[in-house]
Formats: sequence, structure tokens, C-alpha cells
Amino acid sequence: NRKHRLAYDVERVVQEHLTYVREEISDGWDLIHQEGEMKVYRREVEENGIVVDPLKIFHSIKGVTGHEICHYFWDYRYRMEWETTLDSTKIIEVLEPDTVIFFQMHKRVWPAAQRDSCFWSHIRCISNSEEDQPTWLVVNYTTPHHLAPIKSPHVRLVANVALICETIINEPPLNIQDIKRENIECKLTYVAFVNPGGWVPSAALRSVAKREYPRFLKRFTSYVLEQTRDKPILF
Ligand SMILES: CCCc1ccc(-c2ccc(S(=O)(=O)CCO)cc2)cc1[C@H]1C[C@H]1c1ccccn1
Repeated sequence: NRKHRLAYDVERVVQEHLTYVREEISDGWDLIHQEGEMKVYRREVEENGIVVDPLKIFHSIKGVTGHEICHYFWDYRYRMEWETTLDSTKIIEVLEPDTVIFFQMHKRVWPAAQRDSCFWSHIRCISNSEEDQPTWLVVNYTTPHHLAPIKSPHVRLVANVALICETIINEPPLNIQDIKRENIECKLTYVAFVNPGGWVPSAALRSVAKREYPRFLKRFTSYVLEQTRDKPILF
């Protein structure tokens, strides 16, 4: 039986991401940025002359769990502390404790018109019996909403974004309560399918994306490290 009106959509999109995240980086993906453990890949795709390049970022962060990374990414309370590309963000509907609907005003990316976004945001833990640590994920997926009317001159983004995290425990001590932060590591895959929703000069958008995605992921993961440093580990 259906939990809420978007439950089927959420299930479908989550399963799609879980299918594709394991897909190897095949040809057609260009490595456009590498910084420490972070590898940023992009495919060049245009739809009706609009750049809709898929982005795929692999990163691993020592000292945090996948649950912690997904918690700080999903929970609106922290968003404005790490997201520098937003003017505002607010929850306009709670569908269930782990699925909410956001409305966001994005900072204007000159020369494009200002973008806004409305998406459902879902957090989930997937415990696979054989492996020791579960997979945590967050999906942000554009959805229309009566409390997020599209008002000119703003242009509505169309986004399908997923953050999928595994937790690795290096040299696990005998009993789990002795695990320290230096024994843990989060391996994450971030995928973003963003359609800017209206024409943006291709070269400008590609250079903004190339600069902004690594910057936002680096800033976000540093923020989580800072917030969790002296807190008990959240597995
Ligand atoms: C003209 C469209 C510009 C533009 C608008 C928005 C986004 C964007 C949307 C969602 C998410 S998120 O991961 O779901 C976090 C929640 O906010 C990140 C980024 C990306 C771009 C493209 C330009 C790239 C970029 C990437 C990262 C940050 C800002 N801009």
C-alpha cells in the first residue's frame, strides 16, 4: 500500500540510481578534475541546444561514515552552512520522516537568469546482509508543487541528484565500540543530472559546472568533518 503520493516515484528513482552507481566509468565520460581522492567525470550532452551534461564524482573521506555524510546533506538545518550557491532553501512539504519537498533559490549565475528548484529529497539506509556496513543514500529529484509556482524571471531547474555512500572500516579492532574515526572512511559517488531549465551559453555553463561541483563537494565534506570531529561516530 502507498505511503504517500510520491512513494512510487521515489522507489523508481532510488532503484535507478542504485543500478547505475555500480556501472563502471565507460568511454564517453571525461575526467575533468582530480583533487586528492576526488575524481570528477562529465559527459557532454545537449538537449535542444541546452547543456545537460551528467556529472559523476567519486570521492573518499577519512574520518566520517556514509550515514554522517548523508545526514548533513539531507537535513535542511545545515544546508545554508555548506551550500554557497543558494540564496534560500525551505521545506514546503513533509511527505514522511525521510522524504521532504524543498524549494530553493539559487544564486544567479551570470549571464543566465536566476534559477530556482523544487525537488523531493529522500534519505535511505540500505543494509546488505553480507557486507558489514550499510549503504546510505540521498536523492534530490525535481517535482512540481503548488507552493512553488514558477514565476518569471526565475527559471526552474530540472535536477536529478544522488549521493550514495559506503562506509569502510580499516583495521577493525576486536569490538566495534573501540572503533576510532581514524579507522573509518566514507567512499561516496555523487551523480548530478541538471537541466538548467532554459538556455545558458554552453561554454559559460560548462566552466561554471567544472568549477562549482568540485568546490561544493569539497566544501560540503570539509563541513561534515568539522561538525563530526568530536562527536560519537554515527554508523
Ligand atoms: C544555471 C544552472 C546552474 C546550476 C544550478 C543548480 C545546480 C545544483 C542543483 C542541486 C544540487 S544538490 O546537490 O542537489 C544540493 C542541493 O542544493 C547541486 C547543484 C547546479 C548548477 C550547475 C552550474 C553548476 C553548479 C554546480 C554546483 C553548484 C552550483 N552550480
